[in-house]
Amino acid sequence: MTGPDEPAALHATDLGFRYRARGDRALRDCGFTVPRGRITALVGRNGAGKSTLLHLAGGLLNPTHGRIRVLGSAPGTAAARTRVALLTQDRPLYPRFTVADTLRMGGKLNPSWDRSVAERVVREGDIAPTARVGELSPGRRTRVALALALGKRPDLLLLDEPLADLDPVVRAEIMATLMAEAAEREVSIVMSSHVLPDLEQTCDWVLLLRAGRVELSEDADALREGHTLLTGHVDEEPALREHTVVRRRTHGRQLTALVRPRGPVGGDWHVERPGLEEILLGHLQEGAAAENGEAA
Ligand SMILES: Nc1ncnc2c1ncn2[C@@H]1O[C@H](COP(=O)(O)OP(=O)(O)OP(=O)(O)O)[C@@H](O)[C@H]1O
Repeated sequence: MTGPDEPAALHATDLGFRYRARGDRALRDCGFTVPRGRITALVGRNGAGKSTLLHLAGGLLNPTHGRIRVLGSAPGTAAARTRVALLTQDRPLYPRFTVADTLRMGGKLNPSWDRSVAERVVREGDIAPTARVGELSPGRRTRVALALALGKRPDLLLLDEPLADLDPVVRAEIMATLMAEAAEREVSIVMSSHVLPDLEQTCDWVLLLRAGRVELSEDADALREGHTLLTGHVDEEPALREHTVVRRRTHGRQLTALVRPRGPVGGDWHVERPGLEEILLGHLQEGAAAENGEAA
């Protein structure tokens, strides 16, 4: 069970990273805490810094500023390496190995290896153990990489776009595998993805990056409860001044606004509770507008 005294899955203070000494900062001023036992959606537009953050958490990169901790340990240390698994976007596997060879290698490299878990993940994807990894479809390669990561029995699983390039059926299967694992062992999962509808169903924490900074690190239900979608006549807009308008759109004289109210909202509005997908999209689009110098 997770308790209040247990270290967070991820904890960052003043975290920053530059790929080159004089280059732009891929991450800056990042301070956030992701509690343990959560399934976290790591979202942000292309280039927002998601992969960089996961590489820092996985110990593949070192911060140029500040610090990050995974389950209370510095990434890359022996304590972190045994408890954290990272699935990078390039799914590093040996193409000449068969699936069975790959899992055997996983067993040799990981002291906590659980062969039955790894084999089950492969079997659920109907993948023959004799198949060569280099000849598998991208979806099946992802599944083998996931089998390696889950076979390690991690307490924290970091996944960089595990759903990219997968058809909807395989996406659903892989999500189901992840959810089953999370439920069975209370694994903390941090998963970057652009597939917002899949995140809506599964994630209970949101970490949203915009241009290298953390814009949201919040409980998903709190986000749902904290936002409201208002539709009304544009003349009602002054009533929104004292609230945070995440995104606004007009169609003729009709205004639709995604709002984080700071109290009761005056005016004559049709009020809806937005879904997580709509909230994330609103924040991502608002970011785009702000970066382009437009009014949000
Ligand atoms: N190896 C690298 N060398 C130099 N700059 C890099 C490198 N990798 C990423 N960057 C830059 O760092 C910033 C953050 O990139 P990152 O890949 O972390 O973003 P991302 O949110 O994962 O993007 P995407 O959704 O496109 O995968 C971008 O400006 C990117 O151009």
